[in-house]
Amino acid sequence: MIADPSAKYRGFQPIALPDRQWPNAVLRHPPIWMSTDLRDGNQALIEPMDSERKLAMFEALVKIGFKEIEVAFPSASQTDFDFVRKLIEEQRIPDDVTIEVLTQSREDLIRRSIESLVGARRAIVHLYNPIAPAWRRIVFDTDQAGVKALAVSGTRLIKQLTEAHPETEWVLQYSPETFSAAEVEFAKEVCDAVSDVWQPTPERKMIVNLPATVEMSTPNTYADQIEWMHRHLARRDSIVLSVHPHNDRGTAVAAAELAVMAGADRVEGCLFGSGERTGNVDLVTLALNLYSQGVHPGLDFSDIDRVRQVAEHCTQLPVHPRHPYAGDLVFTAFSGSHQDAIRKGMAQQRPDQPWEVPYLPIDPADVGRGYDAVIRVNSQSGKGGMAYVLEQEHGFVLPRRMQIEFSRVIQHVADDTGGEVTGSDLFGLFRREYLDADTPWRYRGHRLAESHGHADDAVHIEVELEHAGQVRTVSGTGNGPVDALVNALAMEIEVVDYHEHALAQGAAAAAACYVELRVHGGAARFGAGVDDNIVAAAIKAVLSGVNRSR
Ligand SMILES: CC(=O)SCCNC(=O)CCNC(=O)[C@H](O)C(C)(C)COP(=O)(O)OP(=O)(O)OC[C@H]1O[C@@H](n2cnc3c(N)ncnc32)[C@H](O)[C@@H]1OP(=O)(O)O
Ligand SMILES: CC(C)C(=O)C(=O)O
Repeated sequence: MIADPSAKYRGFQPIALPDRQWPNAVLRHPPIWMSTDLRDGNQALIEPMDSERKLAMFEALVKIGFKEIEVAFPSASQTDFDFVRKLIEEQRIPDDVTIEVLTQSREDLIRRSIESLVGARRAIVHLYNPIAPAWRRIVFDTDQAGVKALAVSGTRLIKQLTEAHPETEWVLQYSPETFSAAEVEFAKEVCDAVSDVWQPTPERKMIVNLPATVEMSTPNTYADQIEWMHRHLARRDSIVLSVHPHNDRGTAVAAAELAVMAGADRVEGCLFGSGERTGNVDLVTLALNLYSQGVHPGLDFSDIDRVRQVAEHCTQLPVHPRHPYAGDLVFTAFSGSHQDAIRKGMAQQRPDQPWEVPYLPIDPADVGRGYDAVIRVNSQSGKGGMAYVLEQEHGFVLPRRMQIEFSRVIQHVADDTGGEVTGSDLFGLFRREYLDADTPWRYRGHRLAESHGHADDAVHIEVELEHAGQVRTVSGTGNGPVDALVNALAMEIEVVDYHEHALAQGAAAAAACYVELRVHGGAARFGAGVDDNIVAAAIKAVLSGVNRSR
């Protein structure tokens, strides 16, 4: 990097729009969506999609609910041309879906593009040419008049060729490519010249698409450009105003949202932000951002993992694990305080109440994700996370102080390994620490006699134990099985806390029992026991606590 970047790079000059209205707008309904996965997405792939992949992507897009899909650049390759023909000839395009193709403003390319669409019920012909100063000078060696003439001549030819096929409902889309880097007054002049030729009406609109071909500046500057065009374009009531943001600065989503606030009716982009360089705007994020505000986007991402699989198969590019809404890790918390808040939020969330789980902008279930991976445990985790996983995956609901005690064990292991402690690791450690703590005292069996409803209610217990390899029987009386056992063991044991619960639904469910004991006045320690018999579970828990207190 150079010490003074201003010697090499010029800052973007925003347009003057002091009375801009877009900051006050609120998004209350979705824009018209157009997927260009099969065109802008495809042209940026290391290996462009073959026919099988194109079809898989097309079908996935239709299933999601896209009504406008740019399917090809038919004059670019035989594969693209044949794909358009296949869709039309095999009648694969649903009645409510319109396909779109892109062409440069060159006669042979336009002719080939229209040829590819013959027989379509409805089709969008998308014409583009770059209009910004650097492209005029560097790429085309021409001036504003030359650029405008190219747009106009292309439109005239499209009009002439499409009029020869009245069986198709034709829609023109014009993109002043590199709009984001161009003078707005000139962009308007070119777009107006194109609409002069096409003569759209409110009933038969044309699409004017204003691309951020290269993202030039902060998204508010793009919003200003869009609002200016929205206010100044001729025949605005006959135009669908569209935007096509790229993500060079990483702010395409914000740019698209602000552009819709500024007057755009339609957004073009790709699933998961596929596309040239840093990609087109990500339509999944845009749609689910709307959803998270209570606005249905009109696109269905109920099975986001399936959509991701299709996209990854078709593009051969992985979706990042932290990709908004879709990444493997986006509904997962590793850190203790987040886990604690999520666990409390999940416990308090009611199905008929607005979603309010801290740190989770939407309910993972709405996009087909389970709750199992919401909390994962490593050295950054706290007791809440560990307790959540143990409960969700193995059914153990540890009392609060036991969570604190056991989380020290987990923290130790996580620090030592430096990695994740999975649900089965946690259960293994819980078993080792509590359920298998059976030396020196080990339970073998018991007999219980109790009287109930009398003044001298009491429980008498006889327990067969193994102690250092020797079988022994001890017996005692108390006001409950735990009290009777403590008396039978003839040690100084204070029972500080006691909890039990069924491990699964149903009468035959095993019981889990947790006791906190202070043995011989030492530090309080927990013990745990599991058994089909609730008294046996309690005896095992007491013995586990005694064994752990040594
Ligand atoms: C921002 C975007 O995403 S725009 C879409 C870009 N997508 C693609 O380019 C993918 C498909 N493209 C292709 O396969 C090829 O470029 C083709 C088949 C269309 C054309 O290929 P070629 O004829 O070999 O030309 P090439 O791609 O090198 O085009 C450059 C020429 O087209 C001109 N050109 C570029 N864009 C346009 C346009 N929109 N309208 C008219 N002419 C244009 C250039 O000025 C250049 O002209 P020159 O040769 O006189 O200097
Ligand atoms: C053809 C246009 C819309 C384009 O892809 C771009 O400018 O990025």
